[in-house]
Amino acid sequence: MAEGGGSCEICNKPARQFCSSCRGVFYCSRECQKQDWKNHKGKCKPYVLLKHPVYGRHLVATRDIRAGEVLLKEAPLVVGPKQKSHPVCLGCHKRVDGTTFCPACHYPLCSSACHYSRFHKDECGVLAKASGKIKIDKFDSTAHPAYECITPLRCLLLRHTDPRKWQTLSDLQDNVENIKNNSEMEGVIQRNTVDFLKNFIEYEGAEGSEVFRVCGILLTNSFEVKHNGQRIRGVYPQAAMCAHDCRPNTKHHVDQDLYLTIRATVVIRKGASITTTYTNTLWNTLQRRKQLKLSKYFLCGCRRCSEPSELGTHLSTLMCSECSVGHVQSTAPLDSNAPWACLKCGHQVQARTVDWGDQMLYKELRGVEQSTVRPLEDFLRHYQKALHPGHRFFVEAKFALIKYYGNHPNYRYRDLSREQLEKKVEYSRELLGLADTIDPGLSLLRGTVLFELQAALVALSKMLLSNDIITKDGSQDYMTEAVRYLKEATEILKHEPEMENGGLDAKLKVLSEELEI
Ligand SMILES: C[S@@+](CC[C@H](N)C(=O)[O-])C[C@H]1O[C@@H](n2cnc3c(N)ncnc32)[C@H](O)[C@@H]1O
Repeated sequence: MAEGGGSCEICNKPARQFCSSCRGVFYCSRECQKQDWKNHKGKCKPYVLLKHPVYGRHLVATRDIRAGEVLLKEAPLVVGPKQKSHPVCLGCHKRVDGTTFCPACHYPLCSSACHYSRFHKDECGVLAKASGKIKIDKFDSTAHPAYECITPLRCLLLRHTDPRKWQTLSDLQDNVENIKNNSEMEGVIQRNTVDFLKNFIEYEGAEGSEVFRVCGILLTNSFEVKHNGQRIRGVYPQAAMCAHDCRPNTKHHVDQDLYLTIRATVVIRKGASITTTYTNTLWNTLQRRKQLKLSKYFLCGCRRCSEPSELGTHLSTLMCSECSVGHVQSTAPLDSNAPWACLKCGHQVQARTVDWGDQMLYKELRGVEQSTVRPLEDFLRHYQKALHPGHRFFVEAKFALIKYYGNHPNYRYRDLSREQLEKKVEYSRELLGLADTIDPGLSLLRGTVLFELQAALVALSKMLLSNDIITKDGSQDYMTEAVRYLKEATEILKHEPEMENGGLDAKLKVLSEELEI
């Protein structure tokens, strides 16, 4: 990022004018700038890659970036099944049912045409040389170990099929040292990828250490990608340079052609790091930090992780079992062993007890979420003395509820009671406040909550008006607020892959039919 002046890109003369978009190059005149545009266009980005003492390489804004601005769009270097994957078609990553198998390598396919797919063709020759026949005969959601080697193999094959891509991939961080210190992950990679490729597939194309490095690169840098309805992983080398923050300033989406787009969700000031989240913004500090340590091998020390109240959201806060009214928070959130204490009566709880409780509630909520409204409401009631109303598990339950109310076939808007509609409005408002703090601006979380909130306001206002509980003027107030939220929600959601190509219009049509407006 040059400042103050430099030399002209075209004629090398001293120059003070600069490209207003990236501010990274100088010109002595407009003519020279015009002349250089063809060359500069592809390189003109509003960020540079810099080295940070904690994050390593990361992207830094070279100018103020507008909310909504596209920062980058890139094709993957490689895509393929996740480390733990149930059987998917190696040609297109769709679910498979065991009716079709590749005639050469015997991995299941969704149809015989996928034998020739660009994703499968190079690996098929290698897999077909396996000493024994690959036997995959269970097609439920259980992960099958025979898929663990696929994406690493796709990477290793790039060495010969596309050396430029291979070089780019090799330049990514691998965290191998950290993986080797985590004996469980080391063992899994050794058994299911290194040994499987060497002993079963009899693949001679790579040393064990190289296979390990590729697995480390995949673990450290992959994005989860949805392709043909399945969650797979993809490596996007530029996007991988975004540092993690638990309150990110960008969002990303992947289209059906597997291009990944990163867009700013808020204004990013010149000099700020361009960040994404490697975890789930709705999780609490305990869980986010645990997952980041396990999957990306670092302990996040961002502002949100450092504050016991998580920026006032209380996603981690418990209610005191001693005095019943005090808030219990970690005494040092960046130290996972630090005790938790009540801010009112000082009662202490050991970190491992909090961790255990977190895991129990996580399991319980996973079970409850599968069912519908009643068990979720019971969950909220049952734990109101133990968890702060803003606690992560309550947030998750409320988020599930606002999606059920009005959208589930058994809870259509016309079937909802006044109490349920008011609840949907109340929870949506709470979640909007939360989103404003932890994932602000044009985030998917805000867009989704705004959409549900406006629909609930319209439905509630119609019900209250038809029962003479409010006047026409009163109803107008609800509608004005709803229209404001709808405008904002559509502005945010229009870029989501499932909302493009008429998806958003269809969603709005369903909603207007539901609400009879
Ligand atoms: C996808 S890579 C990001 C690019 C990487 N910094 C590099 O130099 O290649 C993920 C790795 O970056 C580092 N990293 C990213 N965000 C971080 C953060 N907020 N705090 C500490 N380390 C971070 C961690 O080492 C992590 O494993």
